[in-house]
Amino acid sequence: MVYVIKNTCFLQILKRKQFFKRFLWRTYSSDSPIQPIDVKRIRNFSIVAHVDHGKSTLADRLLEITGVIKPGNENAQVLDQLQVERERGITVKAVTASLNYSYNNEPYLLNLIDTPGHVDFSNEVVRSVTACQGVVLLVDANEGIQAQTVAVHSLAKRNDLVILPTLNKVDLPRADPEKVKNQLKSVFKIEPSDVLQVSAKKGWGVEELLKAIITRIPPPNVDTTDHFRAHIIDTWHDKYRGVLCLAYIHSGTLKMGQTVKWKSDVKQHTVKYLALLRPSEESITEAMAGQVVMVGLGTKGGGSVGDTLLSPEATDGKDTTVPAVRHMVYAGIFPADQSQHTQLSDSIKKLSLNDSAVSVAVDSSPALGQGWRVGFLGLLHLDVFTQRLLQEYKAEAILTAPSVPYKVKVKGAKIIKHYKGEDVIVTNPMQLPDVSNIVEYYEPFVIGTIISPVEYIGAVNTLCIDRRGNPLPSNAVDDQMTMLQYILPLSEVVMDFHDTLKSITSGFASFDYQDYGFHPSSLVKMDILLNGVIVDELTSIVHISRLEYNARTLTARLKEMIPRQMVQVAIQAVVGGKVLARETIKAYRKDVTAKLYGGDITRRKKLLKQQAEGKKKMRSVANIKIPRNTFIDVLKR
Ligand SMILES: Nc1nc2c(ncn2[C@@H]2O[C@H](COP(=O)(O)OP(=O)(O)OP(=O)(O)O)[C@@H](O)[C@H]2O)c(=O)[nH]1
Repeated sequence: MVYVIKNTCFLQILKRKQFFKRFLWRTYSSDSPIQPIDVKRIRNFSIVAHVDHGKSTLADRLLEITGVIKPGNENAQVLDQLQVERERGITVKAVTASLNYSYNNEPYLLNLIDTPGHVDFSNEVVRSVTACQGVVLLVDANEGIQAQTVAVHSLAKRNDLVILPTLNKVDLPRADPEKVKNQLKSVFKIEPSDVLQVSAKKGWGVEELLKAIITRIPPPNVDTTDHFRAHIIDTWHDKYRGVLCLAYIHSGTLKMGQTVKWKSDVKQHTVKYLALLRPSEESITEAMAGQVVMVGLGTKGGGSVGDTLLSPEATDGKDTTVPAVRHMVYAGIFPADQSQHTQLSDSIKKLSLNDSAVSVAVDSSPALGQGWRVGFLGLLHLDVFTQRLLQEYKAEAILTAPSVPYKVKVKGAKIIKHYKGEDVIVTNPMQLPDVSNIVEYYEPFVIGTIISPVEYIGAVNTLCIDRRGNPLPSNAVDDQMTMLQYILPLSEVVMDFHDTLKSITSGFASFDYQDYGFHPSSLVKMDILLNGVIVDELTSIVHISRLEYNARTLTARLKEMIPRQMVQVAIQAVVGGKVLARETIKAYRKDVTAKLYGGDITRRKKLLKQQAEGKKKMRSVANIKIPRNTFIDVLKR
């Protein structure tokens, strides 16, 4: 049995205040009005859709109908709580809400997981669905099937989830439900009679959807009598309570004060916080298999996404199903000033607990000092991460140009031993093994799905081929839209592919990609030399077909960015000892105070001080002073 608190109004008033959350836990855990519920009456589901098809708005309506929020605000977006989510109008974090709903006079507990729509946050979707038995596949009745609808549909299929196809925005005058139903039939073989219709904004059809969630999605198939075992689908950091985890309980029960352990560790911990998220916390004393709950083990308890929480008696049976994350882009993060290193380190640590999709490794550069090499799921993810660092942790950071990871196969027993294997993943071109030891280079590829109006197919094909794409068979969505698929190098996709696609199709095409792994590729290491000396930070890994272009543009940009010096500067782009491009910066004698000789002494001192400050921000290579920004900006497209 699970105990559910009935009264939610009081909690609503106090939600999101850390102090009150702690207070509430103490009061409610002892004498709250609680009501038992059977596992058969639990439904775990997620809303999945293409970006902007209305997931968060539908979630708001579900919260209203189940009494969590007051009706009347069409645009509340209650689950989008982060400042960055509200500013950008996108969901970044998956959020859970446990809802009470009565159907045929029986109480049900519906665990809704609101997921992000943007491709960069698809790992949040992938993680969320591991706790679900069904999904509401939401499709805009005006826009129809988009690239990400295809991606989330195949994710739901792969996870054997029940799919509730649902058309949203049927209130719009241009909505064409019949046309979109036909699209669903031709692309996914979904029968039109199975498709639900709602207007999340107006609340139309939402009661019917709730009924369908109860009648069509099965309850979780779990063993309540076995030892306790749960997998962690999300974590976040609380100033006072340490790491808090969102856990899906696979078997047994979990009680306040119970002893538990992590699968990855022998140390035992006590359950200090146990709550349902509605989405504000409501403390409970006990939870059981099939539920999605918040668990906290105190400041020293720890917890990370993908880990398993067990009762000490549980043997290491079935494994968790949280899939590993693959990082698509890496960038260096450095403090704006080395004195802020500790503060930035602390902020990155805390934010990466909340955003477990990032990978963080220590990095250093002669020009930028001590910092970190951070792996992201894409450029939007990178942007959001740095924005959150600034907004939520007040930590300002410098970011280097992002690059994709590469793989190389190395030879020689000593080298293989050094790299602990033949295959080496290179997340920073600076750390590429010596080219004489490299047998083969591999590049990451993706399968890109594009849904475009038929009149733009020619332009889209040209773009994909220009980006070194290989076409896969295409599919008609209907007589106006086509689905194209291409195998594309990730390096050609992450930077500006989406923007270019949008501009050549007047914003009508949509794009999504899935990982296609590493494949052999004709790559080379290109060095940049200043007066014959290699500048490590400017090394890049380039495809042969892009070599000449990159060599020319990089040297030309450097010529613009490096100020004239006392000596002549030769900038060379070199591959395997061969110079591909060269630029020269003429010598220039600079004396900032020359014009002031005989002038005011304080003015002279001020100028000399400014000059000295400027010099501190320079990195010196072969006696050439390079401004720090050069390393950050020159590799950006
Ligand atoms: N007319 C109309 N507009 C809707 C409806 N549902 C959502 N919208 C609007 O569509 C826009 C996107 O809605 P969201 O709920 O933010 O979409 P989302 O899928 O959560 O977006 P992401 O979280 O970024 O993926 C908002 O401007 C909503 O007001 C609807 O039923 N009718």
